Amino acid sequence: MGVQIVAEVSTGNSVQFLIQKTMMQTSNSPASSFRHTIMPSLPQLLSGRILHFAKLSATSSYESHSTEKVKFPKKISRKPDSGSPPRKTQKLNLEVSPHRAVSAVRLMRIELGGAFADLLNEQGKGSGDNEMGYVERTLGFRTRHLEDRDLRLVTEIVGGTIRWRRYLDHLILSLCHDESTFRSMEPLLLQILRIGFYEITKLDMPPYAVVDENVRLAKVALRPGAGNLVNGILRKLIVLKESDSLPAVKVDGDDRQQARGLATLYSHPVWMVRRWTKYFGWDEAIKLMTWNNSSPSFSLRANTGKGLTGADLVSRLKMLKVPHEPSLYLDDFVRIKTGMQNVIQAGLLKEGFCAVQDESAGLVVSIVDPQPGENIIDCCAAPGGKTLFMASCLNGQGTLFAVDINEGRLRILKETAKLHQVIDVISTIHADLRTFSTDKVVEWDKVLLDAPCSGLGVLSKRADLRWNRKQEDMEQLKHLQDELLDSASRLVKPGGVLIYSTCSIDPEENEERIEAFLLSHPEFDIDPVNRYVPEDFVTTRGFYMSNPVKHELDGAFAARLVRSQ
Ligand SMILES: C[S@@+](CC[C@H](N)C(=O)[O-])C[C@H]1O[C@@H](n2cnc3c(N)ncnc32)[C@H](O)[C@@H]1O
Repeated sequence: MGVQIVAEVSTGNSVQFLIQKTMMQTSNSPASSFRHTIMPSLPQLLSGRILHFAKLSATSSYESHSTEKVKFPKKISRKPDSGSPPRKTQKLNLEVSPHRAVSAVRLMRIELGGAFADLLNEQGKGSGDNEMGYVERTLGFRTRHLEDRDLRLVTEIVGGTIRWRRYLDHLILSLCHDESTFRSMEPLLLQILRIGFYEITKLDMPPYAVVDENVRLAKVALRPGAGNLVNGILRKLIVLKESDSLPAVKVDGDDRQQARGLATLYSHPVWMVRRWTKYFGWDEAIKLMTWNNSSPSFSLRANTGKGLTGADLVSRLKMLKVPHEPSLYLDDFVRIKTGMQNVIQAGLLKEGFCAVQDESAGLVVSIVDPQPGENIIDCCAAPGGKTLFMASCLNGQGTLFAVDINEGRLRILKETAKLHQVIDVISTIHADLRTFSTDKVVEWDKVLLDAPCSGLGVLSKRADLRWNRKQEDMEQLKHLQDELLDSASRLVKPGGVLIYSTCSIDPEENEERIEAFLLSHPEFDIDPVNRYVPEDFVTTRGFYMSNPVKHELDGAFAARLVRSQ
């Protein structure tokens, strides 16, 4: 059983690294469900295919391999291994650098398996074992185990390649003979090319070393012809880059065409660009996309529930030689840009010494302002980032109900609460808030609704989210947010407080939801958040808003509403 550090998928700005004792192969683990999703495509991936990479404009030998049939060694397992007899272990392959093989396989898993990137952010030692299993099953060979340096490289390459996917594809497509050549490219080959393009264009890595390594991977994982093809196209890219003539992205024409251009240049979906240029203007939209494309930093919260302080955390980080800065806004929070792996390996999260929590999420708890003795309900609580922080503020006095519709996530909350020694004040309730609130007579002092949202404020941490989120989601989310706000409001006692929060920067999920709510709930008034967070975060309407570009935090929103007597 390996220890995985899981950054929860939809926690948004309270992205938490939760410790889950899980083997990626266990039947109910996210990885396993992923594997079952991906496996039907693996035979397709691994079985013989025709390459339609007919004529790349580069002059190289790969043209002659354009219709080569793919052959795979017979011993590759093509089925999920649940229940199947043990496979023969593959021979160790020392030709291919392990971080590259792992990166390619992870990228395929993310793309074919949906929202899975969080599992793949920063992983502790040991997780590589599972990863190696994937490499072996998918590529048909073993590599040596990942070392710390390899893990860092995987994080960098996978995160960056996902973020820049649209731009990289623009370059790859430009070097293909035609669009159908690009569209029909087999998934693994495409990932290898994306990695190479990312390393050359965005990481400025020594280009010929990049070519060499990616060619080797393509040859070993696919076939010699694929290696030749990668060789040709990457060399063509190098020539273009060195002569400063990379295929340009046009940002002109009508609004839609300009949005398409920006979307390619900054590698985001067109609908997001259109939305942001409409709401924030061009300059801000560009700054936001630039932020989303940068490597994220993380904040750690010292677990005061265990009697620890920010100073304790700082001295542990010093001992570990992890560069850090105290939070500008919150006691007991510390920011780190690098070194998360050291924190994980030293067991700081596993021991409940600290939690990974963005300051933007911590500030939402400041707005709730939990006081010992209060009766608080967290309506969408799992996996518990804010619940745990609130519980530690209660100092063992008061009650905190944690409701969530997702039983698995609620279980994680409970386990983490035990670890953090704040379980005594927490009661978990597995329920749909909409039905839970209809028959409740109990009325709470404070009700937090940290609503399910698009997560558009946390795209720098959630590298894959921009590609998974669809415009249609926004309408559904708005509807759900209205329903949940209505339900949560029923739980507030007269004179009590309702706090609505999201990890989105989208006005339609934030201010607009509150304005709509206030129209149909005249018994609630806005309580401006000035008393709880620095002025810099307060909007003209008295709401809380953290802006990634301005505050260098995740984007988040909160409104504090008081119910009249
Ligand atoms: C943004 S996440 C909450 C994050 C959490 N507050 C934290 O800080 O870790 C939203 C949560 O709402 C839950 N949820 C969605 N619909 C729900 C419903 N109808 N009733 C209760 N919980 C719901 C999801 O399962 C998810 O865990």
